[in-house]
Formats: sequence, structure tokens, C-alpha cells
Amino acid sequence: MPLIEARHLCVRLGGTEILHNITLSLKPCEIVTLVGPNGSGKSTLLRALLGILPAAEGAVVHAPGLRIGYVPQRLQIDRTMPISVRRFLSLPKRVSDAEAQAVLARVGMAGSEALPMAGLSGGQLQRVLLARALLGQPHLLMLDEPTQGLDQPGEAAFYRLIEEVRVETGVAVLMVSHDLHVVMAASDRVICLNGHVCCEGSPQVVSSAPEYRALFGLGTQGALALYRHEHDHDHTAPHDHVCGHSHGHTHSDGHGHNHGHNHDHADTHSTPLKDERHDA
Ligand SMILES: Nc1ncnc2c1ncn2[C@@H]1O[C@H](COP(=O)(O)OP(=O)(O)OP(=O)(O)O)[C@@H](O)[C@H]1O
Repeated sequence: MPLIEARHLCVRLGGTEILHNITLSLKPCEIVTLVGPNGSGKSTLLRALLGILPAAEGAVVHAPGLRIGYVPQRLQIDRTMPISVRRFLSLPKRVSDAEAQAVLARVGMAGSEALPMAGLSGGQLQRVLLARALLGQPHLLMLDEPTQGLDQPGEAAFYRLIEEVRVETGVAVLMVSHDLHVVMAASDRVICLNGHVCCEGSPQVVSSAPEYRALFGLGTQGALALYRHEHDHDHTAPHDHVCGHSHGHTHSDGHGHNHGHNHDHADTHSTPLKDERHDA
């Protein structure tokens, strides 16, 4: 049984339909990444899956007793507040010293209890946010752009940490990211969103691409990924640059005929996705 499912989910905000007919599911232990242009509804989808936003049509189904650890895109607390890592972990629910110690060790932040939140580097902050999401032994982690603001080695290290946590705890992960190369290397499945599920597929890491290793550094452990996925619709919508490059797809011609070209392709489209943030 899936941990979580969206069945023909539509979400409307301020009278506008932001998400149309989304059907997807997550299995235990899977790492799935949502990619898509700014404003394509990635954060909205996470919030709808969490139940923070209602479904206008369709449904979200959680497995019975599902526990979710969520890291929102923007931190709810003011980072200038004089609050320590230890106190932050106890917001809103108090955790024991032993729990705090264990979870901080798990994310590579052992001994950081007394550090002020405001003094953490970007990478340290993301680890502490992950630590808090891991409290309560979630079955599913939802991470909204967990590596924003990190440099390339920082991103790669964070994704490796996610993978370690998955192996150790069996947690499933649904995350939003713009960092396509590292995402491709770290995900079991990638879902491209553009108001609807534009396409999805499995990334495959390639070890024999020295030029990309040189570009990203060995620390990424081979960040170049091959991205194979299937399309079942035309790409004429605006913003489809995410998936609209010439690699292995099955294109529909609109008359019920699919034209399959299943070849692997080195996806180099990370930069168009990296643009300025907006406040939704
Ligand atoms: N409360 C709201 N009322 C009306 N529209 C909203 C609201 N929240 C978000 N939107 C709109 O919904 C669309 C999707 O926003 P969302 O934040 O989910 O996109 P996103 O893919 O996560 O974008 P980004 O990559 O920039 O974070 C945007 O056009 C946004 O302006």
C-alpha cells in the first residue's frame, strides 16, 4: 500500500486552479523529487498532500497512522531570535535531551545543542531543520527546497545525508528541488510538475563522465545523471523547458499514437530552473 496518494487532485487558491488532476503515489523507502519552474505548484502540492490545503476536487489519501516530517520552504521562526538549536528542536513539542542528542548526531550536528540558530551556516541550518523533521520517527519526509542557499558541495553532502537516513530508517522522501544534477543522482524517481504532472521518470547515475565530475567535483560522487522518462502528451505549454529537451520520451501526436524514443540523455538543464524566488 502506498504511504500517500493523490487521486485526480485539483487545488484552487484565490479562485485560480493551481494544480490540475494530479495523480501520484509514494511507496515506503522511495526518494521522489518534484521539479518544475517557479510557480508550477510544487509547494502547493506538498501542502495539499500534508492536508494544509484542501482538495477542490479529487482526494489525498494517507496510509493509516502515517507520520510525516515536513520542512517548509521558509523557516517559520525569525532566525534573529536568540534561540538555541536545542530549544528549536523542542518547538512546538518538547523532546528529551537524549532524543535531541541522537537526532543531531544522525544529521552530523553532534554537540551543537548550545549553538544559536542565528549563527548557523546555511548547511548547518538545513541539517538542523532535517533533524527536527526526523523527530517522531516519520514514515515520510517532505522537504521543500532543502538545499536552497547551499553551494554545490553543500547540496551534494545534504543529498548524501538524505540517502543515509533513508537506508538507516526506511523513511520515504518527497522533496522539491531546483538542483537537477544532484537531484537526478539522489532520487529514485523525478516528477516534473507544471500545474499538472508533466512527466516523471527514473534517473540513472553515470559514473563515466569525467568532464561533469570535474565540473561538480568528486564530492558529488558523480553528479551527472542520465534522465530517462516517458511522456504521454505534447509539450506545447509554456514553462515546459523542464522536460521539453530532446531526450528519451514517448511523445503522443494527439491522435493516440505514441512515438517512443527510449534513449538515455545527459540532462544539463539545471540552470533555467534556478531563478529568483517569489513570495507566494
Ligand atoms: N495563497 C495563495 N493565493 C493565490 N495564489 C497562490 C497562493 N499561494 C500560491 N499561489 C500561486 O500558486 C502558484 C504556485 O505556487 P507554488 O509556491 O506552489 O509554486 P512553486 O512551484 O513551489 O514555486 P517556486 O519554485 O517559486 O517555489 C503560483 O502562481 C503562486 O503565485
